[in-house]
Amino acid sequence: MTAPELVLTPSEMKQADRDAIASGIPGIKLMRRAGRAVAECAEKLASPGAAIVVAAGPGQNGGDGFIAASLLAERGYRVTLGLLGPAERLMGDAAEAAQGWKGGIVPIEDLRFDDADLIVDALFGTGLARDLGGEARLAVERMNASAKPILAVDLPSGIDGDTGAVRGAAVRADRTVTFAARKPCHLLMPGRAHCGAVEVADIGIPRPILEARGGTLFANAPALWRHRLPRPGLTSHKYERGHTLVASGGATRTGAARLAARAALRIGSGLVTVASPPEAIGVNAAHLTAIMLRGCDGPEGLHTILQDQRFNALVLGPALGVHAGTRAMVTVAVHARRSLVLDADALTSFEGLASELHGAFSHAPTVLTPHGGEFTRLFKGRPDLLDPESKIERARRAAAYTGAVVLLKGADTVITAPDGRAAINENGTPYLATAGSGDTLCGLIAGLMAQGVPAFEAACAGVWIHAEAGERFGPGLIAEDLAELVPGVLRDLLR
Ligand SMILES: NC(=O)C1=CN([C@@H]2O[C@H](COP(=O)(O)OP(=O)(O)OC[C@H]3O[C@@H](n4cnc5c(N)ncnc54)[C@H](O)[C@@H]3O)[C@@H](O)[C@H]2O)[C@@H](O)CC1
Ligand SMILES: Nc1ncnc2c1ncn2[C@@H]1O[C@H](COP(=O)(O)OP(=O)(O)O)[C@@H](O)[C@H]1O
Ligand SMILES: [K+]
Repeated sequence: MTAPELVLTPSEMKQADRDAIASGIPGIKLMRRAGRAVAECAEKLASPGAAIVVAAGPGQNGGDGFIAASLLAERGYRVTLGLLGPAERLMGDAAEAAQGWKGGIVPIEDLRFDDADLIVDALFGTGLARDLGGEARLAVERMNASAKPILAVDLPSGIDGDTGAVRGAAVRADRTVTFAARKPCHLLMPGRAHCGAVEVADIGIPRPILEARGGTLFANAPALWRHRLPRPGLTSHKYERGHTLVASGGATRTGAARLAARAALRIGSGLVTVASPPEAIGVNAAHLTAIMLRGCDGPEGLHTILQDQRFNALVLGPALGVHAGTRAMVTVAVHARRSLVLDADALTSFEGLASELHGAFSHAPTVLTPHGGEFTRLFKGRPDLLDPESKIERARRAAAYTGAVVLLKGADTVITAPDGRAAINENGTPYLATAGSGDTLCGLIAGLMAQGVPAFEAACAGVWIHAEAGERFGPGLIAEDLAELVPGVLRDLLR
C-alpha cells in the first residue's frame, strides 16, 4: 500500500530540518542536495550552454540558489547570479554555499532577466516574513514581465508557504522544485497556480522525522482512503450496503435531492430513498426509478421515517429552503444519530446561530459541506473561525467547534476532521463549477457513509471521485453527468 502524501507547513518543515541535523545530517549537506535537485531540474528545462539567471535572496533559499548556480556553471551553462542585499549579510549554510560560487555577484536591481533562457527564482522560500516591497518586489515583477521560463526554488517567491496567498507580488513559475514534502502553498490557491508543475526532491530527511513533525495534513489522493472503499462481498445483500435517505425540497425544487440520491446509488449505497414533501411526490415519482420515494411532511415526517433503523445515512440541505423548518429537520437528524451530510440550505438556515452548532455533531458521523459563502454565513459572529488566513486553519477550527468533518469547497477543497486531520484536494476542474455539482457531492459522501466508510475518509473519497469524474468529462459537464461517470472512476480505484 502506498503511504499517503504528507504535506508539511513551513514551521513543521523547519522543525523536521532541525531534527534531521540533530540526527547527524549536516545542514549544508541538506542544502547541497536541495541545490543539486534544482540544478538537475534546470538541466531538463534549458539546453546545454544556455543562459541561466539566478535571483538569490538573503536566506537559505538564496543558499540553495548559490549551490545550483555553482553546479550549473560547472556543467557548462552561462550563469549570472544576482543577490538581494549585501553578500556579507549571508549567514550560516547560505554563507558557506555562497563561498562555493566562483562567479560574480550582481546587485539584484542590475540583474537582467530579458536575456535569460531560464530564470531560477531563489529569492524567498518558507522564510517569507512580510509582504514584498522595494527591490524584492521589483525583482519579482521584472521576472514575471520577462515572460521567460521560471524555475522556483522551494516555492515561488512572494507566495506564503502556509496559506498560498500572494504577499504583495509573487513569481509565476513554470516549475517548482520543493524539498522533502510539499507545503500547503503548493496545493492551496492561488499558490498552486503560481507553482507550475511541482517536483518533490528527496534531500535525505527520513519519513519518520517528517511524520513526527507533520503527520496531520495530507494531499487528498487514493492513498489516503482507498483501503476504506467498500467492496461488496460475494453474499452481500442490499441492506448490508446501506440505505441513504435524501430530503427533497418542495414541488418546484426537487432536482437537487434527486441528483444527490442518484450519486448515492451510483457510489454503491444498497438502497436510496427520496423523502419528499407531500406536494412534491408527483414530480419526484415522475423522475425516479431505482430510487424509492417516501412522503415526508417536515420534521415530524422525518422523525417517523427515521424510526426505521435501516436508514443509516442522510442528506439534508439541497433546495430544502432557508427557514426554521429546515433547522428542525437537522435537529431531528442529529437526535436520530445517523450518518449525516449537511449542505446548502441546512447550513444557511443556521446563519447567525453558530452557537447552536457547538459540539452538536460529536455523537454521529457528520459532514458539513459549505462553500466559502456558506461557511461565512454559518459562522457569522465567530471571528475565531472566520479570521484565520489559512483555509486549512478555518476549516480545522470549524471541525473542532462543531464536532463534524468540515469540507470547505472550492478549487482547493479542504477537508478537516475534529481530531485535526486535514486534506487538500487538487484534482478538480473548473467545469465542476456548475449548478447541482455540490448536490451530487453530498450524495457521494452520504452513499459512502451508508456503506460504513468513516466520515473523514468518505468526505475525502467523495471529493476526489467527484473531481475525477468532472475532470474526465471536461467541457460541457452538467451535474447530471457526474453520477454516471462514477462507475468508471470506481472501477479504476477498486482494481
Ligand atoms: N527546511 C529544510 O529542510 C531546508 C530548507 N532549505 C531552504 O531554506 C529555505 C528557508 O530558508 P530561510 O528560513 O532562511 O528563509 P528564506 O530564505 O525563505 O527567507 C528568509 C530571508 O528573507 C528575509 N525576508 C523575509 N521576508 C522578506 C521580505 N518580504 N522582503 C525582504 N526580505 C525578506 C528574511 O529576513 C531572511 O533573511 C527553504 O525555502 C529552502 O529553500 C534548503 O536549504 C534545504 C533544507
Ligand atoms: N474552479 C474549480 N475547480 C475545481 N472544483 C471546483 C471549482 N469551482 C467549484 N468547484 C467544485 O464544484 C462543486 C460546486 O459545489 P456548490 O458550490 O455547492 O454547487 P451547487 O450548489 O451548484 O451544487 C464543489 O465541489 C466545488 O469544490
Ligand atoms: K523561491
